[in-house]
Amino acid sequence: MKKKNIALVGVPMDLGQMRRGVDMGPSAIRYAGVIERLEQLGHTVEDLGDIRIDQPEREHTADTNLRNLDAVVKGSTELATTVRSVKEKGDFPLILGGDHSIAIGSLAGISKRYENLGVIWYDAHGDLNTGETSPSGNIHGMPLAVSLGIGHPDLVNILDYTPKVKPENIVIIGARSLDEGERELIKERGIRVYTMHEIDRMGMTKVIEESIDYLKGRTDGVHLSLDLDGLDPLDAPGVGTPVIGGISYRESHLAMEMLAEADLLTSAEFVEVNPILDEKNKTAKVAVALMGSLFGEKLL
Ligand SMILES: NC(=[NH2+])NCCC[C@H](N)C(=O)O
Ligand SMILES: [Mn+2]
Ligand SMILES: [Mn+2]
Repeated sequence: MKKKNIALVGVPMDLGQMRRGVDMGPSAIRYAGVIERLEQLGHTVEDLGDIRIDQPEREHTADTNLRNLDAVVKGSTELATTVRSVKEKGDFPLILGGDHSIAIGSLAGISKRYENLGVIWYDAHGDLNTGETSPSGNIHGMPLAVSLGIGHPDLVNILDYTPKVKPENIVIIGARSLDEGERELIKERGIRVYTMHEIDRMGMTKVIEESIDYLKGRTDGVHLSLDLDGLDPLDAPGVGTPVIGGISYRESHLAMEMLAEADLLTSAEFVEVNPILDEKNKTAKVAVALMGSLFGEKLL
């Protein structure tokens, strides 16, 4: 794989959901050795530090059931601005969460430069809720919908353009928990989804081959948004919304290795690592190991 200039951006965001601790994800991932791991592969890594996340003044503003909306908008805007300047330099943004609401800012910062940004959403969930369909009011269940231009205007219009991605440029991998409104949106917009059923049936090899072929033909850049809860909770216990029956550690490495071989990613983020819920930093270590594979690590 081509050597990259990787810009590391931490986002200590925990306002998109209700489990405290996920704001410590970036430190846990750094502690698990991400920088050394990527430098060993011959890449240069510049750590830009953490985005500042405010403590919200109040959880709810008058017109919405979305929790912590204002603080999430503010943090997302700052992240988007930082990521945009990384892209302007031609570097590879590697964003560390934080809960999955940070994808709103990541995609806002990245997508402006692309006509057709592809997105691989590796996740147990669809994260396609809106204020109307959300069972929880938690913004980490909404970022993919927001990026499609569907949702609260303050979120949808970050950096003053919308949509950030087109439905036909998205591939969801690992889904096993979808709310009713999310199912409808997937059907209505024709979003490609490989649920656990397809992964079991076709095998991860075929799933990734098809995903790469599909995105290669239609996109001019691809962002990987990897929610650690896409993996089985046995392999990645340190997440706030675990769902049993997930993608294995091995399948995930295979997926990362195949993406590295194809060398088509232009940015990536790893989210939802919650050290408080973790077992001896296991989930952060898994995240770093997967990043190793994603950036070209091989045994021989
Ligand atoms: N990024 C995540 N872990 N999202 C979980 C979302 C769970 C649920 N669908 C909700 O909207 O509340
Ligand atoms: Mn998830
Ligand atoms: Mn998610």
